[in-house]
Amino acid sequence: MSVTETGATIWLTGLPSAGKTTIAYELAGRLRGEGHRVEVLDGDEIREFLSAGLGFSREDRHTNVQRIGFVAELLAANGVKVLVPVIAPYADSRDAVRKRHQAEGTAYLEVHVATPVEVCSVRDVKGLYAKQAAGEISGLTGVDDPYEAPESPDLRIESHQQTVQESAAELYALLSERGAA
Ligand SMILES: Nc1ncnc2c1ncn2[C@@H]1O[C@H](COP(=O)(O)OS(=O)(=O)O)[C@@H](OP(=O)(O)O)[C@H]1O
Ligand SMILES: Nc1ncnc2c1ncn2[C@@H]1O[C@H](COP(=O)(O)OP(=O)(O)O)[C@@H](O)[C@H]1O
Repeated sequence: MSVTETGATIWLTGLPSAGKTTIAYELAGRLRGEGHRVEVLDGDEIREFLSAGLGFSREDRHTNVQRIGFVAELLAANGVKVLVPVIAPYADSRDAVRKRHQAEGTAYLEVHVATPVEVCSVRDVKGLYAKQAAGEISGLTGVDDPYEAPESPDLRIESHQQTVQESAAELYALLSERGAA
């Protein structure tokens, strides 16, 4: 099978504003340009449709992650590179998704976008950190809600120490090393 026909799920986990979405779309553009079939399962879009009605409790986040993992595996098993920029804060939820892929023989890569909360809260792309600080919301991942960082991800990206292009290139190199790019 050629590299463009090899499906894989690439899950980008990390805090809000860590850079998950930006890196996913940067990589998606490069892969599409090279003839890969790519889908980005964007957390916000998924929550509008597939996971409409779910909130941010532990249980709802787990359900959200399992639904996304299910769809990602289906697509990846059919030759699509599936990029998933979704927080997935709980290790057991992520492990269940990995196991599902393993059981089906589908490639799965876990990427930790390891931007520290101090940097994320300054970036604050959606204004959530400011809202939490102002007491307007609670349960924000990494601030007053848990984030269990992966202990041994396939790749850890230090987005606060490099450009978007460098971060995406690191991920591309990993795919290449694993025979998927
Ligand atoms: N309380 C709280 N905690 C974390 N995130 C919050 C919260 N409220 C809203 N948002 C916004 O929703 C996006 C997270 O959704 P996800 O589906 O990626 O999260 S999860 O895996 O189900 O935990 C997340 O998107 P990203 O910023 O792209 O990570 C946030 O913008
Ligand atoms: N190396 C990098 N990788 C990804 N994003 C970066 C990087 N350096 C700076 N940024 C910026 O950080 C922000 C990350 O936002 P976003 O991708 O929406 O985060 P997330 O999806 O994790 O919530 C963007 O404004 C992006 O331009």
